[in-house]
Amino acid sequence: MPISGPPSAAPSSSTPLGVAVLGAGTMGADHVRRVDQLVSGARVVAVADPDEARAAALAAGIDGCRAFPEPLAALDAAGVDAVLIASPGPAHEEALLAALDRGLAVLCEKPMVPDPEAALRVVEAEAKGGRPLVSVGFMRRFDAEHQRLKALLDARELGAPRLLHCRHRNLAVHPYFTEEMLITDSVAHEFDAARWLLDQEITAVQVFRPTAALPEHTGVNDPQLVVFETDGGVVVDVEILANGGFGYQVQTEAVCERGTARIGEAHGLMTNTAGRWGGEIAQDYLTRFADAYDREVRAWVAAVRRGTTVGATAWDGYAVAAVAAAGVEAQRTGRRVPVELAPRPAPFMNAV
Ligand SMILES: NC(=O)C1=CN([C@@H]2O[C@H](COP(=O)(O)OP(=O)(O)OC[C@H]3O[C@@H](n4cnc5c(N)ncnc54)[C@H](O)[C@@H]3O)[C@@H](O)[C@H]2O)C=CC1
Ligand SMILES: O=C1[C@@H](O)[C@H](O)[C@@H](O)[C@H](O)[C@H]1O
Repeated sequence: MPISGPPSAAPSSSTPLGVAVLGAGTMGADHVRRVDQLVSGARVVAVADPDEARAAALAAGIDGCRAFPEPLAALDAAGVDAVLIASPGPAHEEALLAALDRGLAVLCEKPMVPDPEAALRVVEAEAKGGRPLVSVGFMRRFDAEHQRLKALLDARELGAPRLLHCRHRNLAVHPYFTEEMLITDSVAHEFDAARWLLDQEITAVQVFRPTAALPEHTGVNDPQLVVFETDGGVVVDVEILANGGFGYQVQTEAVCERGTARIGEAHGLMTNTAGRWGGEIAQDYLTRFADAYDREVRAWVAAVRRGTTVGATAWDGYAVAAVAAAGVEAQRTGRRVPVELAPRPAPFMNAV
């Protein structure tokens, strides 16, 4: 799709950034609340969802915010300077291309676009516009523990990383969740986090599935072990559990030349009583990563005002989609599948 729209100008420092939120489900509602109540310098001016009642319910609580049943119509609403996409992954390409066509900055929830060919179209559309507009919502990059681990690895304080052991356990997932989405929706986070933490590309993926019968209540063969290799020789294993039923846990342990480092052990409130000790496990990502989402959206608003992007780029979104495609094939065939990456375009000069 050609870039035909005029480039959007960020509003002056005294005018809040007008944000259109596409998708009024779990994440859309959380981001609307965040922009409305926690982030200064931005306001929600439009909410779109084919489920009209959802969009209307969210917009009703915000002065000057309009609800749209047609997602793309929201992009043309008065006062829209930027777009936050929180619809399901398969709807992202259309929304991203429409936003880029209008020169609007976008924060797109992960996965940027689930399939790599479509993701590459987004990379190309942004490149044609000549400036960075796409930020992808891989919020672990804004999580304090992940940032500390990255700083440690970057400084080589423990020597070079050799292995990452990751656990990604969900209480439950949406009823529409499929086996493939274990890879494209959930392990997508580890694909992005590993690339970012290690500053390396992922070269091959394998998936191991227990042979036990499919649990009737979920439709997903749980758990699975996803193992991938990087071009720096690091091996990463990820236990992915979609319907664990006890809480939400995201843990990463880096095994390096001279030691190990682990994040994700926090248990919130710890109690000691009657001869026992105990802690709490967060029940969902909205709780576990609340601070990360807040920091992400604040950083995004500030970046849009400066005319740039923040966090994962469209290229990162594409790279994760390419790795996920290999992962889905590995899951289907039981084979080790190499990752095919397109040549990387030159980065924008002012990207952060
Ligand atoms: N960063 C993170 O930790 C998380 C990210 N996500 C991502 O956020 C996105 C949304 O996920 P959820 O909120 O959990 O889904 P959800 O199913 O709760 O909500 C999705 C909403 O989008 C609406 N919708 C469907 N097609 C649409 C379209 N073309 N345009 C606008 N709205 C449309 C649906 O009617 C629904 O209200 C997904 O990309 C998902 O992967 C989800 C959970 C956590
Ligand atoms: O992005 C997310 C969900 O879409 C996904 O379904 C979960 O597995 C992840 O933990 C969560 O962060």
